[in-house]
Amino acid sequence: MAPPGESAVEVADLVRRYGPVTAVNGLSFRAARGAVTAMLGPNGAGKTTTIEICEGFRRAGSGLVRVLGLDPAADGKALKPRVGVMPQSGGVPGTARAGEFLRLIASFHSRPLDPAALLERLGLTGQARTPFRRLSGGQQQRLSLAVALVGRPELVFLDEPTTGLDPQARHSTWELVEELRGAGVSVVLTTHYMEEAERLADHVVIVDHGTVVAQGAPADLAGAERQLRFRARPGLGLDELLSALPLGSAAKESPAGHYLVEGDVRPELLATVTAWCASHGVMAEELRIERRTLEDVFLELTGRELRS
Ligand SMILES: Nc1ncnc2c1ncn2[C@@H]1O[C@H](COP(=O)(O)OP(=O)(O)OP(=O)(O)O)[C@@H](O)[C@H]1O
Repeated sequence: MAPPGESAVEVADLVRRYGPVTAVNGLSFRAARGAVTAMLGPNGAGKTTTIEICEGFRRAGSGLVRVLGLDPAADGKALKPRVGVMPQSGGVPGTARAGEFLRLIASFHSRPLDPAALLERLGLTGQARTPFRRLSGGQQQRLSLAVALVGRPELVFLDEPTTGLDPQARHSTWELVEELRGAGVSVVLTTHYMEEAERLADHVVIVDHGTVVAQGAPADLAGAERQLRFRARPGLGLDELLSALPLGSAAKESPAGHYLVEGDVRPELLATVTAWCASHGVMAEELRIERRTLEDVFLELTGRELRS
């Protein structure tokens, strides 16, 4: 058992190249024990490569990786019973029947969860005899999750656990992750859904081009700043609106007819915007004040959208 207080995962200056492609480029983060850590970034950011190095499935080029205090490249045997893995590709042979495969994995562990109860919990009881390749995408995801959890791991790696799931299945996966955290399990997941990171993670590591561009608690990353949004007819004269706003404010239209005002959003600023709209015969529809999201943070840091 690793000493209390030690990180579940520690990665420092990790580099991994595939020929000319630098997939991971000096990436560092720590995942605390008993917490949910989310690596958030667009496709190709290097999340899977990083997580697979932590899982011991790929080798680091250089840098330090410690999982539960051990080196996954050298201590795979010691880590295997303590770590659950849900790979992006499912990781279950296509012909394996859901129930049989889960029982087989359970048999490798000394104190497994009851496979039938786990299938029930994940809504897969009706599919227990179905081969993996005949399950729907969402059912395959849930079976992979069951495989990751059946050994009662101390730490689980979930690579894009809800990609492609419908909203209901996504919510039940989120509940399960919350239960794991409640039970003291450390969770490291990757996602390109900012709602997922915001909802689940104690600590978010924002990754782009193989490196960490920001990390922290979701609320700290998004900050206390507010922004004002409204819809109106396209092509409003924003330069003129801007000259009426306090210095340091910003206003933009993107996409057409969707307006965003950023800055020190106080009652006076709201009054200025609505008065300006009124004096120009503009009906500001769906006017709202909201906090920045991780999507906004990502856009600001990288100039690109997460989902791009
Ligand atoms: N085995 C490989 N051989 C060559 N290039 C690879 C290999 N695996 C990944 N890459 C490249 O490394 C980069 C990072 O890929 P990676 O899968 O780690 O990113 P990711 O953030 O997990 O993206 P996704 O969300 O699409 O899985 C990409 O440019 C990818 O094309």
